[in-house]
Amino acid sequence: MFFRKLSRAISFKPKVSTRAGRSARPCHLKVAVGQLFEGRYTIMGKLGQGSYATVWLARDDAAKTESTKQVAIKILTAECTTGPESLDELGSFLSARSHGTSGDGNERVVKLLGYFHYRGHACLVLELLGESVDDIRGIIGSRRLPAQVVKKLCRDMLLALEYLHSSGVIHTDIHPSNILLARPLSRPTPPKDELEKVLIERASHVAEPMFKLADLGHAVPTETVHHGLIQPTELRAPEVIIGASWDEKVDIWNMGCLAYEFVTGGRLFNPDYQTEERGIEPAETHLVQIIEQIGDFDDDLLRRGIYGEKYFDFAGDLRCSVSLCRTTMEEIMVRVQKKLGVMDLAELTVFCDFLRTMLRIRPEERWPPSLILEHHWLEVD
Ligand SMILES: Nc1ncnc2c1ncn2[C@@H]1O[C@H](COP(=O)(O)OP(=O)(O)OP(=O)(O)O)[C@@H](O)[C@H]1O
Repeated sequence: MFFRKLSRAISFKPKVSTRAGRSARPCHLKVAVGQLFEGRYTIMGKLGQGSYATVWLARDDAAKTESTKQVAIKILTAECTTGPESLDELGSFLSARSHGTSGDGNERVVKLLGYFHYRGHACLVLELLGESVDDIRGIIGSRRLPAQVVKKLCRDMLLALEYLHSSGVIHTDIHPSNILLARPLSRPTPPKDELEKVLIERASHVAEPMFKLADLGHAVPTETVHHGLIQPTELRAPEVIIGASWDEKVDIWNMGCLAYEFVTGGRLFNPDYQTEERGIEPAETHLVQIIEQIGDFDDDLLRRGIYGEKYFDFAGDLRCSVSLCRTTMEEIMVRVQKKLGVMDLAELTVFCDFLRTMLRIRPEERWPPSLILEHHWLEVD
C-alpha cells in the first residue's frame, strides 16, 4: 500500500545530465557508526561508496522478518537528491515495482524495502547483498571467473534484465561493481582456491539467485526516446558512441561485453588503446575496434547518429586514417584459448555464438533476454 501510494505520486524525472557529465564534487552525508535513523535503523558500518552515494550496513529494530534484520542504507548525495543533477533511483524502483511481475527476474534485482529523507539526502533502505563481482575478482586475484560461475551470472543478469525491460526500465550502467552476490561470503573471507570452489558450488543451485543487479541510479524509462552518453566507456553500445537514440538494447550490448570479460579476463574493447600515438579520439579507437571485431555500421544506423558524419564519410568508411585489421570472434577466442585454456574448441564455438546474440551493431538485431536465456551455452553442464 505504502509503495502503491508512492508510485502514483512519483514517476520518472527526465534526466538533464548524463553519467559522463555529472558534477565532480559530490556532497556525501556524514554518517557515524551507531547513528540512529528514523528511530529504527542503527548504522553498523560502511559497505561501500560510489560516485553518487554511500552505502551503510544497518540493523533494523522494527524488521518484520529475520532476513531483513540487517539492511543496506544507500544515502544519495545532496546533488542526486534534488536539483538539476538529481537521480531518480527511487522512481526507477517504484516504476519497476508497479509495472513488473514477481518472479525469477524480480528476485535478481536488489529489493527496495523502504525509503526516507534525512537533511536533504534521499536514503534508500535496500536488502543486504554480498560482495560485488569486482570484490570477488580482487580476492581471486584474476579478472577471470570459472565458466560455470559466468554462466550462472549471465543467467541471473539476463533474468534481471528481462524483468526490468518488461517493467519499462533500462538499467544503462551494468558493470562489475553493480553485480552483487545475493548472499555475502562467510567470514573470514575464504582464500582464493576455496573461494572458487564456494562460487562453483553456489552456481550449481540453478533456481536460486546467486547474483543480483544493483544500483538503479542511472536507470531510465523505456517509454521515452533517449539520447546522450551513458554506460562505462568500454561497455558503451555503438548507437551511443555515434550519438543515435538508444533504448533497452544498450543493456544487452553491455552484457555481451561483460560475458567476454568474465570468461577471458580481458576487455573486449579498449577505447584508450594507442589513442595518443594515432592522434585519434577514444571514441574513434572504440569504433575501429568494434568494426574490426564485430562488423560494419550500416547507413541507416549512421544516419541516426548525430556524430555519424563526424566519424564516417559518405561511403560509410571511418574518416580516421587507421588501417583496419578485421578479425572474427572465433579468431579472438582461439588466441585467448591458446594463452589461457579457458574452454575446449567445441565449447568455444558455442560461446562465440552466444556472444553474437548480444554483440550486434544494430540494436534491433540484438536478441531479447528471454531468447538469449535459451541459448545452448547457458545450459547447465
Ligand atoms: N544492497 C547492498 N548490499 C550490500 N552492499 C551494497 C548494496 N548496494 C550497494 N552496495 C555497495 O556499495 C557500493 C556502491 O553502491 P552503488 O553502486 O549503488 O553506489 P553509486 O554511487 O550509485 O555507484 P556508481 O558510482 O557506480 O554510480 C557497491 O559497489 C557495493 O559495494
